[in-house]
Amino acid sequence: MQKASKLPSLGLRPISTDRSNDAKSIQPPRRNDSSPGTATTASVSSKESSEKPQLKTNIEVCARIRPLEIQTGSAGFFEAPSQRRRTLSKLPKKQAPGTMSKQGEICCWDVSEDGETAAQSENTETVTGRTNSFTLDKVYGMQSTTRQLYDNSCHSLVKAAMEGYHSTVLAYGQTASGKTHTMSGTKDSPGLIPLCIEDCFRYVRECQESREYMIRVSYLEVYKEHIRDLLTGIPQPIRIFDGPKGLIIRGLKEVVVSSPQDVFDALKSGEGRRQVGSTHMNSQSSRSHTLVRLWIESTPSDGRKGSSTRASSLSLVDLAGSESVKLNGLERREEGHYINKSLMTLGQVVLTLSEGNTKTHIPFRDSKLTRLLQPSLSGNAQMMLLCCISPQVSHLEESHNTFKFATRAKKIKQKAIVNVADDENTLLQNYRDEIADLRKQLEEAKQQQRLIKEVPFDHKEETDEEVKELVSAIKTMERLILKSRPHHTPVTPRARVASPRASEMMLDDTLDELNLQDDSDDDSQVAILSTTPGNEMLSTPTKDEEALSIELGRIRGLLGTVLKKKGISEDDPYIQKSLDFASPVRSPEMVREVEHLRHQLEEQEANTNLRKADSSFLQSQLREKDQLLEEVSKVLEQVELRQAELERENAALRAEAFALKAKLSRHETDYECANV
Ligand SMILES: Nc1ncnc2c1ncn2[C@@H]1O[C@H](COP(=O)(O)OP(=O)(O)OP(=O)(O)O)[C@@H](O)[C@H]1O
Repeated sequence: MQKASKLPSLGLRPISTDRSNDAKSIQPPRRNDSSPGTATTASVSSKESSEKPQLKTNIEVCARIRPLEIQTGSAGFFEAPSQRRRTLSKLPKKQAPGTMSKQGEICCWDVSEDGETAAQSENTETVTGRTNSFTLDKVYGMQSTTRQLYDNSCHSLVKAAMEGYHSTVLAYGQTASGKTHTMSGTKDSPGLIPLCIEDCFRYVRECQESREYMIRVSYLEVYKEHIRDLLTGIPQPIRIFDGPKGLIIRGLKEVVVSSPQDVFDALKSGEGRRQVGSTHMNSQSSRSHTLVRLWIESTPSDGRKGSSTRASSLSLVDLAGSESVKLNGLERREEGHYINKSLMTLGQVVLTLSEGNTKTHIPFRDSKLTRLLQPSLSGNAQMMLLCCISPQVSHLEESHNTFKFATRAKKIKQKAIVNVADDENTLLQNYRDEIADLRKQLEEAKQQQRLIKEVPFDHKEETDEEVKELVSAIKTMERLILKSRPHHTPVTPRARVASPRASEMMLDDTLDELNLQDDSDDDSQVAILSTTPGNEMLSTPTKDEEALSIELGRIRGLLGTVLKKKGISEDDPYIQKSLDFASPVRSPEMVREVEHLRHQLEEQEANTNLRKADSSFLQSQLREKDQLLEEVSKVLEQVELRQAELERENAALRAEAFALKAKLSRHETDYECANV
């Protein structure tokens, strides 16, 4: 994705809005004691931010019963218009949710008044000896909204993730039970994923501590036991393996994001690549398990090294639903086998964990899904399991199975801990170092600018350009580091997330000096801060990611020129070291990307050379033309002189002819007179 000219010759590590994560390790968090908190259930408020997140000692397990009759055909939250469902006319029309469908079908689950128990309705057939009532942390009935679910059961997880705890939301349930509807939602009713994302950025704005945040997003799916990167769409499966510090996911793309809209844009691009197909139960059935993961790093704003840099993740998982494979076509049947098998492994893992015997083997390695979920299920993270239930009698058996799974999962213990990372391993620290490097170079460039005030105009312009590019590189990178503001600073609706620090003001001054356009108030900032209720997710789109990469590429090219001018070779061990540091392990994608960038640089250089050649050729042509013109005008002058001369001669001749004629006529008259 990153477009740039030859890799920076300034000893810079590549700056990118996306990070291809060549060897990402998810470290299983250590066990530790944690104190329960007192967070409320509304969205993050400034008061609440100062309190400890509400940590659960067991997996929080909720169920949501979807309405009997459902609205189909509305565009999903991350769906592009072109992805709209085409089977609209074949599906039932929207009807108000109720306890009985138009066809006289009834909901077979009653929810207790305290909202914690789902019991099989008396009007439905019961099986002797089977449990018919299930008590969970919360059961959301048919009338519930995703917003209520988010506020009551999900919001505290987001808070925990922002404060350094690995957190996971997992949607489980049979096919067509409403998992995707609850996780992604629609434009009118956003799901848990967009609500979580909004809340993460709101948290940054309103956090009581003065912290800097860096957030990245990745998006993958597990399809037929292959992991696929939905952000790149590269068909080759992503490989995972166990490293010394935990699970390693090789080559997964991560995009650095600075606003909810950035994340939505990234997910929208991945949405079209998700495996979705029509089954006998669901016209838009997810044929894969999907995992949206936000990587959150934060440090105190004063930039103290070795202080508490937190690195956590918020994983949002939409599982494919269990289904009866018999009723589907061949392709769907094969997919269904994979789906059911991996869900069975998940069931086994949950069963083993719920028994609490630490000596029993836990079959995490038996499926890609459970391997990916291992860090979330290992006990040191926070997790909310959402079991989606179809209310129909025909789905009663499956619903019982889902409730059984939920009851088992509820027994799994967890003791979440804050994850502290080595500064050196965090992207946030890398960016900070990068910015410090750029600032140093900016100082040098400005110094140089001062020294060459007397030199010819051309050279000065070049230095101005360098300074301009350095300033804009710093600003671009700084925009990706999100800064919280202490609670006594009022937050105005369209204020910046990042408080303008002295250094930023200096950059602005530099831009003013150079009479440049400051693009720091671009749409991405507005998107972060737009607080109009309801409009937040539809706020102004951010600057196009690709354009940003191209711009960064340009900057790097220019920085390369600066290095060249300073006489520093690319083979310089320092430069090599920096470049190596930037990419400790070079994946095929990175090598390809570097090749691509190199190719672009060569093209740019060739174009520049061509332009130069063109320009000097034109100049020589112009000079020749000037000379020619001069000569022509000289000739013209002579011609004019000659013409004037000739005209004069002509006039004289005409006068002479006239005189001769007169003389002749006189002679003729005299002659006639004489003859007479
Ligand atoms: N709470 C709800 N309110 C309105 N419509 C809903 C609700 N839950 C689900 N639906 C609708 O039911 C249909 C099936 O839901 P959805 O696709 O979310 O199921 P799923 O569990 O993700 O299925 P699968 O596992 O096959 O992907 C969709 O048309 C969806 O819009």
